[in-house]
Amino acid sequence: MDVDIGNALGTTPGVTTGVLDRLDDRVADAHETITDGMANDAFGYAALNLPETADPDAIRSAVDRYDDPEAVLTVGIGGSALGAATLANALDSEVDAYFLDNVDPDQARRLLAELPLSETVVNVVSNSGTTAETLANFLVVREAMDRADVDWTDRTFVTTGGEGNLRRLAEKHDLPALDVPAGVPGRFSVLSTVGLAVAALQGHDVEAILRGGADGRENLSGSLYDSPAYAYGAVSYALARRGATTNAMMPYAESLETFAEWFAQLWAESLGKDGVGQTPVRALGATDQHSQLQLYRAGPREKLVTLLRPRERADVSIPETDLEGLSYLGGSSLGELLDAEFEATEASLAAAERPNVRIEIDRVDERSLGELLYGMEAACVLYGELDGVETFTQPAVEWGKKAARGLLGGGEFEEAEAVSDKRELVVSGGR
Ligand SMILES: O=P(O)(O)OC[C@H]1O[C@](O)(CO)[C@@H](O)[C@@H]1O
Repeated sequence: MDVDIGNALGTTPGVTTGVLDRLDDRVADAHETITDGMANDAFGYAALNLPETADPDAIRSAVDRYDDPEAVLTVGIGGSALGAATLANALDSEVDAYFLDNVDPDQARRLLAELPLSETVVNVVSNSGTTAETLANFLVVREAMDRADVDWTDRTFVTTGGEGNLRRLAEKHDLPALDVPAGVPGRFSVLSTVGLAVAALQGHDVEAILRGGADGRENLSGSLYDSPAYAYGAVSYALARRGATTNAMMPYAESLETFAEWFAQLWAESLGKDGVGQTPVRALGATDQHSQLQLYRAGPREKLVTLLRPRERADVSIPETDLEGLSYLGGSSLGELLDAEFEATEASLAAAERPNVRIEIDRVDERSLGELLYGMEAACVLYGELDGVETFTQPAVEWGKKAARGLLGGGEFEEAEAVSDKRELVVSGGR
């Protein structure tokens, strides 16, 4: 993974080499804190040890019992789905991967109608083991399997931390259970059982993913000038402090679209604390050049645009044509066009003095993905250190969880009562 921060210099908002040099002293201190946390397997920092601590054999032995599944259905939300989905949507496999990561009745009905339930492995994932959406979806899936006369206990395994409801359910029905490693928050768990069980079921090279993570770890050092991940984290932080409070993550590969979703949770839930943070926006190149770029180039100067691409891709050539005005396309390829769009967009932002950073990986494969995911996690941890926030928790989400539970009679919560205090100013359409 290479990170080019050149287009963050001299832009508005922007940084200077002087700013980066001064910031680099703080990066050295932050790196010490991070490596201490890793050395002690401390909460959160333990995630950065996963390239060494994850156990591919244990993961495989948990999933090898399922002979030639046609599909794997992951029931989980947030960090319990996005990492696995990033790998599944980036890499090709004979085994189809589906994700039930919302409680939308239409989506659940359509998915369960489509799935070959008797040939599907169900992977229920919840770090806490208590998340309502995940447990509700699992009850719905279980019932659908019962109705289809499919023995769900035969086709279901769980991945969970702690001693929550999911653990008890697994023990009650003797389901295979993978542990979420201690000290690894959901959004930092892709290189653990949480992200790798589906990858193993789909036949991906789990060791290569972890080797990519190890490459990322090897690149961590006490200077942003030696560590691509820290360069990205430090520049994102410095730009946010100077007004770039939005970060548009724009991969130039459809196969990396879900990566942008994964990044959004990582960045938002880790760094959105105490009134600070940088709002991640999911974009896609070249598609969003035709929807968002106008704003990125000419709207409020409060954005960093992160342009991500693989250097190598399997290509499709554009046939020669004598159609007027199109001959310049003939004979080139979609990949060449996409790269031209990438470089042109990058230059167009620079010409408008809009900060942007280029991230390049070799290709979309297991090792490069492992390095990219690890790199973004390390960048996020560094940013959190520099901003002095508690990177590994997400206390602000608990209010809504209590309110929703209370509304469904799941307990007495003042938050639920507060829901009815809503201020109303309803404007209705004519019916
Ligand atoms: O894995 P769990 O405990 O079910 O949580 C799912 C997601 O919900 C959150 O706790 C936020 O509500 C995320 O941090 C987490 O990734």
